Amino acid sequence: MRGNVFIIGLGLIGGSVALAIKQHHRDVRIIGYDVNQKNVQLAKMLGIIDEDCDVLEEAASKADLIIISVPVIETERIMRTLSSMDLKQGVIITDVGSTKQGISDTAKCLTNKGICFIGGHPMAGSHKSGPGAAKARLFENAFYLLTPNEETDIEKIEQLKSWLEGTQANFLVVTPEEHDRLTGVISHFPHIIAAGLVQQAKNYNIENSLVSRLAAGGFRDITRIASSSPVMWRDISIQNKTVLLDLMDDWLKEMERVKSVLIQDDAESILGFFKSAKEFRDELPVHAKGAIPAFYDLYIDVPDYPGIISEITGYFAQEGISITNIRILETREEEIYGVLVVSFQTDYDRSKAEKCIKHRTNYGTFIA
Ligand SMILES: NC(=O)c1ccc[n+]([C@@H]2O[C@H](COP(=O)([O-])OP(=O)(O)OC[C@H]3O[C@@H](n4cnc5c(N)ncnc54)[C@H](O)[C@@H]3O)[C@@H](O)[C@H]2O)c1
Ligand SMILES: O=C(O)C(=O)C[C@]1(C(=O)O)C=C[C@@H](O)C=C1
Repeated sequence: MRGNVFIIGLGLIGGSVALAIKQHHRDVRIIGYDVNQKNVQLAKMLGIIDEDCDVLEEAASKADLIIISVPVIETERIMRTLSSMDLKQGVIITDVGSTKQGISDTAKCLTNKGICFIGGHPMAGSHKSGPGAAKARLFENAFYLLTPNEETDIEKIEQLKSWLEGTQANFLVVTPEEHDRLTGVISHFPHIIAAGLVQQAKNYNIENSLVSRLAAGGFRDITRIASSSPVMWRDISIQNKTVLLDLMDDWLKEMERVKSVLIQDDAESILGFFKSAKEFRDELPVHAKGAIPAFYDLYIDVPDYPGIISEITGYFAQEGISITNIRILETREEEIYGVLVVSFQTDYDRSKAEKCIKHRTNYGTFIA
């Protein structure tokens, strides 16, 4: 595709979408705007945008696609501002916000004027913020939810998907209401719990500073997301308040039940609580960007000498094979050989890697 893409908000998500579009549509010009000048400079330095702009209207008026990627309350303010501007005929406006009902209601200020707005939400991210954390492949294989309204032209939805093809995400159309309920359950409410657990540890840490020193893998895994942008999560919580309050009531009831079975030493019910959670979690679909990440491991029998890891990663780098993790299993057989376990994001990458090792070395390989 050709034309001008205008990204408003050059953070983690705006930056990642810009990179994905740039990689796929070479003739597109990406113009960026952000209230934080440091993020504008960094986005330029990292090649995320081709040009920046000081005045919103200047870039908005020549854009074929406008992507709003700022915290959700600010998104609505920007939508209202755009609705009073002179925009290009046929422009599509979309957003990447984590909530959809409020944004969809506000979209009427645009659609009433014949301007196409299609809500969007790429369902992948990170606890990191800003353009420095942006990655072209952030959304690869992730779901990308779209919330057009009944009047949205199907052709426009297809056009938006084409613009966003470089994300390599799986598009799924849902209603804004369904969206906010689903994301409330699997993203927004868990975030409140993660932040709550950290607050609790913070309070106990005043009593005994060993708390923060002892916090290990489990605590880290369950609270990673509490390091995300507080502004982003303030806006999400306010926008999805009704769903969150419902979920909070259900949660409190469930905690009351767990409390009562603990008081009664009801071992059977305590076991049942953990068992049913384990069963559901273990059955969640395994995919690279889902709750249960897929790991494609390749075991390589390697001689135990310094530099072996860089030798292997060097071969992969030369053949453009990306790895997601590398670890060494304990050495065995009189410490002559060690086993490197290299993880890949896809089965395809792992097969390529196996062929590469067979072709370049005489080391044994194994797939579990
Ligand atoms: N972080 C995630 O995991 C994730 C995932 C999917 C969707 N989202 C959604 O994407 C949006 C952006 O989140 P992010 O993670 O990229 O945050 P971020 O903090 O990395 O980036 C937000 C950017 O918006 C800029 N900004 C704020 N107000 C602005 C305004 N009025 N005009 C121009 N720029 C403005 C900030 O300076 C910042 O550079 C949010 O709506 C969030 O809900 C986030
Ligand atoms: O992986 C993370 O750090 C995220 O928090 C990503 C996450 C999520 O909850 O899954 C956070 C908010 C977004 O709206 C979408 C994705």
